[in-house]
Order: sequence, then structure tokens, then C-alpha cells
Amino acid sequence: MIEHLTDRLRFLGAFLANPRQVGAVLPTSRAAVRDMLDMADVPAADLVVELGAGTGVQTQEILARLGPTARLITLEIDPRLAKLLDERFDDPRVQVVCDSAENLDAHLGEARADVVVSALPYTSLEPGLRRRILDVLPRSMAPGGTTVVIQYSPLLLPELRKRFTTVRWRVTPWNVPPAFLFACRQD
Ligand SMILES: C[S@@+](CC[C@H](N)C(=O)[O-])C[C@H]1O[C@@H](n2cnc3c(N)ncnc32)[C@H](O)[C@@H]1O
Repeated sequence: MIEHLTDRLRFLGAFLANPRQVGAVLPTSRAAVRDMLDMADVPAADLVVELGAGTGVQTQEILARLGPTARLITLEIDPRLAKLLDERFDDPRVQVVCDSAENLDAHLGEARADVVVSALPYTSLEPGLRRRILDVLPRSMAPGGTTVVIQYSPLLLPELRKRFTTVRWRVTPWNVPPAFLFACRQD
């Protein structure tokens, strides 16, 4: 309970310091995270990539679903949040990287992700940065992989449809505000 409140304050502090980069005043709810991850097969994945981890609400649920020999690479641009994630998730399967999602290629090397989980605030990012990150997503995925995205509006849908052959979407009401969830594939 105390950790939950502290995380909300940390998150709010990060938002106040950099509103367009954080894009939300509260972390995503656990129920919305579960709805989001239900749209991809995390238990079968060898490699999961998480973009924009914040205080780690998705990280925790990904690790709960991830197999014992699988890996999670988590990118978070805010150094204070990245440090918190590194300290919080003492798990050999996870690698926390403090860098921008646009540089994902450099951290993947030859590897490709079976699942990409993105909680980046695309609509408030500078357009060039948004485009560079969206362009990274399809080429980061393994064949048969899925990218899941959470947003507070449907505005990103045309951009996702340009880059993926299939985009399923739904709304989860279990979040403040209710959130749009997208599952994108190259079938
Ligand atoms: C809306 S918050 C989501 C946080 C958390 N995943 C959640 O759902 O509560 C967006 C997060 O993305 C991070 N972020 C923003 N731009 C980024 C970028 N270019 N690369 C990596 N992380 C970024 C922010 O620092 C923030 O932690």
C-alpha cells in the first residue's frame, strides 16, 4: 500500500518534471495491464521488450507471466525511473536499459522480440521522435510476434495500420482514464 502510494507520487513527480515525455499523471492500473498483456502470448515468449516502463507496473506482470529461461529487456528514458526499476526487479531474466526506445535496435543486436509491450505516450511525443519509434517496432519483432500498445485515445490507429498487417483493438474501462489497447502483428 505504501509502495503503491509512493509510486504514484514518484510518477506524478516525473510527469511534472517532463509532462510530454511521461504523458500521464498516474501509472496504468493493474487490471488494464492484465487486459493489455492478455492480447499477446507472454508465457510462450523467449524475448519480451518493454518500452516506457515508468514505475514498473507492466514489468511486474510481464515477469509474473514470463517463462523461467526467457528474457525481458526494459527501456526507460528517465534515469530516476530506470534506477528504481533496476533496484526493484532483482531478477536474472530482466535487463533495465536507460535509453530512448528509438535506439532499441542497438540493444537487440541480432535478437528479435516475440512480444513488444509499449506504454509510450506517442501522441504527446515530438512527431519526428514518434515516427522513429513507430518505425522501430515492426523490425524489432520476431516472425509471429505481437506488439501491444496502450494509449488514451484511438489517434495512433492509422499509424499502426501503416506499419502492421493486422491491428486488433479494444478499450479497457479499468483505468483512469479508460484506455485503448492495440495488438499489432505482421501475419
Ligand atoms: C505513460 S508512462 C507509462 C509508464 C508505465 N509503463 C505505466 O503504464 O504506468 C510513459 C513512460 O515512457 C517513458 N518514455 C517516454 N519517452 C520515452 C522514450 N523515448 N524511450 C523510453 N521511454 C520513454 C516515460 O519516462 C514514462 O515512464
